Amino acid sequence: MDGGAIPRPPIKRASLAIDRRRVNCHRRTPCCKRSREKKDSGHFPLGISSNTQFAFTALPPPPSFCSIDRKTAETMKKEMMGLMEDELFPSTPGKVKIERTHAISRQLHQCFASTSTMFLWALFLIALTASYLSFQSFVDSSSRYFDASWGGMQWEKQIRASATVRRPGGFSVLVTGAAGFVGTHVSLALRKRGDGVVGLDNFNSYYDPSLKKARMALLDSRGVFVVEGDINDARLLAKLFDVVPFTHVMHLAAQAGVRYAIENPASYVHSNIAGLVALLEACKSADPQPAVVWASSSSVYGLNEKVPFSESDRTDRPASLYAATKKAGEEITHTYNHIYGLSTTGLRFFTVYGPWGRPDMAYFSFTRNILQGKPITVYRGKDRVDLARDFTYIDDIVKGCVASLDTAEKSTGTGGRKRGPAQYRIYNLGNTSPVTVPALVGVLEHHLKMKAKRNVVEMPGNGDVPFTHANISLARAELGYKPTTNLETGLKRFVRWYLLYYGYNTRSGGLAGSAKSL
Ligand SMILES: O=C(O)[C@H]1O[C@H](OP(=O)(O)OP(=O)(O)OC[C@H]2O[C@@H](n3ccc(=O)[nH]c3=O)[C@H](O)[C@@H]2O)[C@H](O)[C@@H](O)[C@H]1O
Repeated sequence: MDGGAIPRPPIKRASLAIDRRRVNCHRRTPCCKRSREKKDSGHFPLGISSNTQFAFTALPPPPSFCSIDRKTAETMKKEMMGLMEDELFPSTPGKVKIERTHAISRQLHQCFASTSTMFLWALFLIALTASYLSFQSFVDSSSRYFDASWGGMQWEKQIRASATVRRPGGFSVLVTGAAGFVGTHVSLALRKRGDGVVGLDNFNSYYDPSLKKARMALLDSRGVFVVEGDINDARLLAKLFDVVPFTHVMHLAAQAGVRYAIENPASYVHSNIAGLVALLEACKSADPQPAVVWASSSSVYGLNEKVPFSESDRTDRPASLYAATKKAGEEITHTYNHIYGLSTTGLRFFTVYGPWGRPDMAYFSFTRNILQGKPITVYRGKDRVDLARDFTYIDDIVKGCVASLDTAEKSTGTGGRKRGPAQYRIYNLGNTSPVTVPALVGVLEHHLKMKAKRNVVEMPGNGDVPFTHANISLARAELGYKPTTNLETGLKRFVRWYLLYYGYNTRSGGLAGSAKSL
């Protein structure tokens, strides 16, 4: 080249096709060779990126890049750099270039294209998430349906069969807490005389659930179906009343135990308050409304010192949360009686004991410990006074429960509306013969033919009361209630059952043996 002015290359959008002439030039000349070596080694001049280098090499080259004079080369370099900067950085005001406009519009187009792609992806992801969630809820509801211990045609068939009445004028009774101690015995008694019975129990683990399952197996063998469910489950309750027009509800499901309330107060609120309300809600909405008989407790007398305890005595000084929830139950049932015309009968049980009993109670745990040679803790009251209870045998309690059902008047409401005043009753169901705790231990020792290792300690301040003693005049007059089993006889039957059930000195043991003992 002569070194004259080189015409400025037309500013146009760089072609993506690499200019072959320039490639050739790079190959031919040393300076270009150096440049190529740098490029090949990944080192680009001016600290620009490989992309920028691509833009640079894509520019239309001068005829011979290596042979131009320094000034021209500088000018060209500036032009190229200007173009590169334009490509790389946002536009500068005043620089109007059609190519740049095209480039921008293309970028915008790409931008919009990518925005709409992103939008489509977002839509796709939303749709995918929604499908996943609805599938998940379908799976949840399906598994709930299939896993649920209640529901379905077969289940309803079992409910109806169990509720079938087999005597003229018989009842169909929903027994809550049917796999519990009192619940099992009452269910069996009702079934035996031809009433229809459907049980409900949540089989909680307050004490060994295997004992509850064994009771359920016993009930099943006598034709009583027990639904596994919680009284707080309003849907289940509504379904039960939908399937069977129960004439009566024997409500025995509860969180029992006086001293356990210190450990787990919420369970008392859950079962004895919330559960009771859920049950009464279902009862008041049912058509026909059933008559409700339910388990209150001698513990409502609390710190009452007037003996024997009468229904008219004050019950506003509970000594435990258990007692407070039972007392609340008496008020709550009164409300449903008053507003909705529900017939309600509350039974104040006095320390019920017997075969198939509760392992948390003293007579039961003492028996276990004595047989295992372990010490028992016997509480003693102030001034070394022995504690005493009006221990009441299960068969007597069952008679009181059945008599309460028999004498219960119908509820007066329909469809949740009261039609007139309804029956509201409270009865003591006790034995009227209190026995001290050391005397109870003596009777057990006699029946077990073993000596207890007694550890006598002062009664802890955890809700216990020093004594209970029932006045049963009202129950006797209105229910014909008359307890006939003393502690000696009752414990003898209990011990016999215990030894059979737990396999002591028996060949059969277990459920079969214990079922025979009933
Ligand atoms: O009538 C009721 O309303 C309640 O009766 C029952 O409560 P309680 O009368 O307290 O029976 P229970 O525990 O057998 O204790 C009996 C005696 O043994 C003493 N006792 C107890 C345990 C122990 O380890 N040592 C001991 O001396 C203890 O101090 C007490 O003096 C039901 O559990 C309860 O659910 C409720 O129904």
